[in-house]
Amino acid sequence: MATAALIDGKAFAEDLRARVGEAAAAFAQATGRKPGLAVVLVGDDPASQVYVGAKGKACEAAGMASFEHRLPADTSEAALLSLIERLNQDEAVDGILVQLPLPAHLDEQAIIAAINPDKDVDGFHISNAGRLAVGQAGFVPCTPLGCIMLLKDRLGDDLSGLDAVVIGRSNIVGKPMAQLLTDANATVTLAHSRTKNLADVVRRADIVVAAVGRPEMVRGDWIKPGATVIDVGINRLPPEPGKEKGKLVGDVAFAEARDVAGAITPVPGGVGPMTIAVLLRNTLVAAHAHAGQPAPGGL
Ligand SMILES: Nc1nc(=O)c2c([nH]1)NC[C@@H]1CN(c3ccc(C(=O)N[C@@H](CCC(=O)O)C(=O)O)cc3)C=[N+]21
Repeated sequence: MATAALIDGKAFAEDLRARVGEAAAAFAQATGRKPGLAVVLVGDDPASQVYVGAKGKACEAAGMASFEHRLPADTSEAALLSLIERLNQDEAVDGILVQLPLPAHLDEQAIIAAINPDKDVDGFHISNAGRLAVGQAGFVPCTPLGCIMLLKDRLGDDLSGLDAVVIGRSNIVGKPMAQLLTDANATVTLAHSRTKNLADVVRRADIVVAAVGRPEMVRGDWIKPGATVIDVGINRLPPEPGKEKGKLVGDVAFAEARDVAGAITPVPGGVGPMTIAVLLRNTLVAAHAHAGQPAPGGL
């Protein structure tokens, strides 16, 4: 089998960001203000600091306003809820993202439930989860929406007749991913840690989406020849001797899978950049709804 085509999420994300940037400029022309995203980070987890910084920069590069709120690790639930209430009321804020995971003393479900669903650009609020489940318009979580965009770009909008296996049943990736694939007419299996004979289940799949958070768990001999493989995992391996940082790898053993698959996303440079681009896209959509403007097309 020839080497798989690389699905260049980074390039796709750059293109999406450019289109969002143009639409954001038109929005600013029409309304006299930029679309605005508030990002809330509680605590000082270094990886989260990096992601939050990247989101702020991406916003500004797309002509959006970024409002960062960095709170100490011991912030009380009442203080966080009162910040969210203030952001819900703030006319300059179209989207609100509370970086997860939160410190253990904070109840994630209660915090997310406090966000106005119309500003929930992460798509984590139960109203948005429910809208996705029943086919109503709402915000879809950024990572699975980015994955379905990559899949449709490659395979077309209609996935009729294709078998898709999603590995991982999280509320943030696996479950919404299975719903989006179902909506696109794929025949979907949602596999997880209790699935029997996972390798055999994956071997049937024309589309594999791996979102388990276990480095290189999906092996090359699990992949059906020609399948399209979307690797959501971003795992940092322990550093090799003499190195400061370990290598970033996905949930798929990339070098093995590349020899079998028809197309595969790399890590880094695959799904990760799509997540941020879709966040900007969702913020732009939120801004239009908030301002009573018609939804931007083609995004
Ligand atoms: N409320 C909330 N919403 C999120 O969307 C959210 C979150 N919390 N918590 C943390 C995760 C993680 N996340 C990533 C986004 C982009 C990359 C990304 O762009 N990664 C690059 C490289 C990263 C690197 O080099 O370290 C890539 O895969 O090519 C990764 C991870 C969003 N998250």
